[in-house]
Amino acid sequence: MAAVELDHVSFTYSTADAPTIRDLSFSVEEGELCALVGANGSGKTTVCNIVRGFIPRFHTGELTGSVRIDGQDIAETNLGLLGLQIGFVFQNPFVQISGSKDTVYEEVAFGLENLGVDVATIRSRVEETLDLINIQHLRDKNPVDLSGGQKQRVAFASTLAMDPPIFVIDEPTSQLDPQGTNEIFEIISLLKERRKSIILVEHKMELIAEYADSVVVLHDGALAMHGASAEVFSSPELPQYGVAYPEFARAALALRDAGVPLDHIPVTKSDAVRTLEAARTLTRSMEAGR
Ligand SMILES: Nc1ncnc2c1ncn2[C@@H]1O[C@H](COP(=O)(O)OP(=O)(O)OP(=O)(O)O)[C@@H](O)[C@H]1O
Repeated sequence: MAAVELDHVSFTYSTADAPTIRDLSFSVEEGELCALVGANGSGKTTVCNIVRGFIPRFHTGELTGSVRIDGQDIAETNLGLLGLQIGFVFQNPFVQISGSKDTVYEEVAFGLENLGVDVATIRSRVEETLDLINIQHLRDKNPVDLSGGQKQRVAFASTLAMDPPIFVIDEPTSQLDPQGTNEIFEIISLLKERRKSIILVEHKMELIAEYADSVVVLHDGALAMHGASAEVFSSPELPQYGVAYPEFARAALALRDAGVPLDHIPVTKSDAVRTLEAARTLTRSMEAGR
């Protein structure tokens, strides 16, 4: 059974006259990292909000089709319960930080306290999470005094402490520098190791190529492409949906156009190195055979 399954989902915001999401179907298996990509305004954040149940509860409009989490239709699940199944990490960590807690430790404990979990369990869960996310040194700091990157790690920690099986992560690195971005992707690797099912919106295609198992390309709210990241990111169709190639794919396409005999278009650094070495060996043996 899929962890998340969208079945013919369409959605029109109550203030809009045309649908933002159009007949969208795809599923995410347990342990799969599925990246949502598409041009600005193609509907990625709207899909995140539908899966998390914020649409149509907070952002109203007409929603048709169904979303199932572990086989259960979310229209029949209350928002609190859904919050235990799905950890949501927002683009802007300032929105996520509660603002009511004086220390990072309390902030990470907050969700568990709300559930009425006993103090000893909270303590061990928070300690484990602070270790895992590598933020023990921030434990006594006030969350409002942290940098953007530190706040985003605290936001991940608060979500991870609840240990949901599914994560919906909407542009977690858009406000971070390269180091902050790397730290967030270390956390995302950790989630993958723990077999979490993940829907990720991210604009840096190189990172998606490296980490995602599958890619969904949205175009005007409809499914344009869906497949393994190596397949989607090497497709000639990609640019027509306003999605850039990862840099290694872009370089490889240019080399192939220039006559370098590549047997496929690599999308990650390690694959690019292998593919170029194979092309070099092939070129040398062709030259030796002349
Ligand atoms: N609350 C809302 N009410 C009405 N329309 C909205 C609302 N939120 C988003 N939209 C519209 O829905 C469309 C899709 O927006 P959405 O934010 O889901 O796209 P996106 O792919 O995440 O874009 P970006 O890459 O710019 O973040 C846009 O045309 C947007 O203006």
